[in-house]
Amino acid sequence: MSQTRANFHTPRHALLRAKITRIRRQETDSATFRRVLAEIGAILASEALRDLPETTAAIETPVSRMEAPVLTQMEPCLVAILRAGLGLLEGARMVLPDAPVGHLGLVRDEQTLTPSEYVVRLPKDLARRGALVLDPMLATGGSAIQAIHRVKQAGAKVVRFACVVAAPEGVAALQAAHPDVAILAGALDERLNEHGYIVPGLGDAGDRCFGTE
Ligand SMILES: O=P(O)(O)OC[C@H]1O[C@H](OP(=O)(O)OP(=O)(O)O)[C@H](O)[C@@H]1O
Ligand SMILES: O=c1cc[nH]c(=O)[nH]1
Ligand SMILES: [Mg+2]
Repeated sequence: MSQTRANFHTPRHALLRAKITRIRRQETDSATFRRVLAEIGAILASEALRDLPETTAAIETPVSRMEAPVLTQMEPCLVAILRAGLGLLEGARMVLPDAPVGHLGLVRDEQTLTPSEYVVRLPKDLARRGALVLDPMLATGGSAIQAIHRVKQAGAKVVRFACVVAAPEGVAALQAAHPDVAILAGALDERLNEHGYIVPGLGDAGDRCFGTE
């Protein structure tokens, strides 16, 4: 079943769910994890942007003329939250090859679970394009909240957030902090554990993606 609450959506998509199961499995090695995470990134980016405004243009196919659908605006910027967001970004860029890319380096303190920022590199035309922020994990929500704050500070007026696995706690925190931001999650899990990890989740996405466990 797909679930939709205010500004929160999990798509009903069998292929997406099967790929998420693949990266949840603890026996999945880092190379496979990274490849499947990229495939998930392509699906999530397509789903998150499925309602981009369109119009038609007259084109010629090898066979005839036709009025064919085209986008009315430039592709939105993609913003990856490092490190794990880089895995999703790879696939999102396959479906949005012309989108500029921003990088936000954030890491959670393992004790306080508070994110600290170590890189901010954002494109200049965020105000005109809007942004799709990518991170596989929405746990306490602290990293996504801070990242979206930065993206808005840089001028973005329309912001969407896509993740692979979300905890209810993170969804609630993000909705409270940024009620205007549409959240797309591949799966909504049960809860956070005492270490701030999503249960059942998939472990540490950054470590699994980059082989640093
Ligand atoms: O919702 P939160 O409680 O903020 O947790 C989610 C964040 O934690 C992970 O990053 P991490 O800090 O482990 O950095 P990494 O990607 O470099 O491993 C994950 O990729 C998110 O960015
Ligand atoms: O479960 C979690 C929570 C935060 N960050 C991760 O990578 N995994
Ligand atoms: Mg990590």
